[in-house]
Amino acid sequence: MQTLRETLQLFWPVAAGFARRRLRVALALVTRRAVLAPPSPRRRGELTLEGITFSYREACAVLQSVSFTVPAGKTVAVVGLSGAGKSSLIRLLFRLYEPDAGRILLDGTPICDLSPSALRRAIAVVPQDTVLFNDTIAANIGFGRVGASDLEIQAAARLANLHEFISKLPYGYDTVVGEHGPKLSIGERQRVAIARAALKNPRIFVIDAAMSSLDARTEREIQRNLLGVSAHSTTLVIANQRSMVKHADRIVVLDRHGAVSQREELPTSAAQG
Ligand SMILES: Nc1ncnc2c1ncn2[C@@H]1O[C@H](COP(=O)(O)OP(=O)(O)OP(=O)(O)O)[C@@H](O)[C@H]1O
Repeated sequence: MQTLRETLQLFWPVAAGFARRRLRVALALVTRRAVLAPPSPRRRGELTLEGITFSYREACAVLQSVSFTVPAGKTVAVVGLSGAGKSSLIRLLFRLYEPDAGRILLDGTPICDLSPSALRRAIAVVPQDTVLFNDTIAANIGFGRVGASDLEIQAAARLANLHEFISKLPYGYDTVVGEHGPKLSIGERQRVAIARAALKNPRIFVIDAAMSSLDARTEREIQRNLLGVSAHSTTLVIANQRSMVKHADRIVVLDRHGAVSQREELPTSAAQG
């Protein structure tokens, strides 16, 4: 009967050869992957709407053949009367609804091909009205990016001009806000939204800037904060005030003619109009 040692000696060359072959195949795969893998994507943020037609109900188009591009790093303002479909555009961007025709592309990729988490990571929205959770103000800002450190949260708060206000709260960043804590004004809530968006550092900022409920001074301050935070990012501003629009590189006007059509203006002509 063969001893264990003899058995091993017999099978060792076969086993070693097999292991060597496996190693070679694995190395070849890794090398090929390294060569074929696309370089890590550059931060761009070009947003394109191609012939977007959309209706909530049949035969009642809200948006009709809307096409425009927000080039990477630029700001485009979308303006229009109440009911023109501005908010609907944002809903389509987040895929809360699908267009009846046309498509939306992010850096050339149709957003319907992106995973929900990839889409959420890429776009941050500063809404008209910000929802606050019954939690600390730090957690409310940190909601912008799970896992953000205290220092990052504070940096975002500074960018949104909120740090000084938070420092004066009874427990600073640990103060619970929302239903069971101090109520924040609309302006302060909007700053929380700006800080959240800044923390996310998205490829695209969407700013729903219909701030009719703010007084002129707060509105100006908020606009300054928004412009500071989104200065180097692609920004889509949904606006109904000239002051936001005048900072845009381009303006898209949604008109209401039963259905909605679209025209583009230069910022200067819109600011004068
Ligand atoms: N969930 C919905 N179901 C059906 N119709 C809707 C829905 N949401 C909006 N609409 C209709 O779609 C049209 C466009 O609405 P949308 O909210 O996009 O306009 P808007 O330009 O953002 O208006 P505002 O400036 O007043 O916020 C309106 O006629 C509105 O009544």
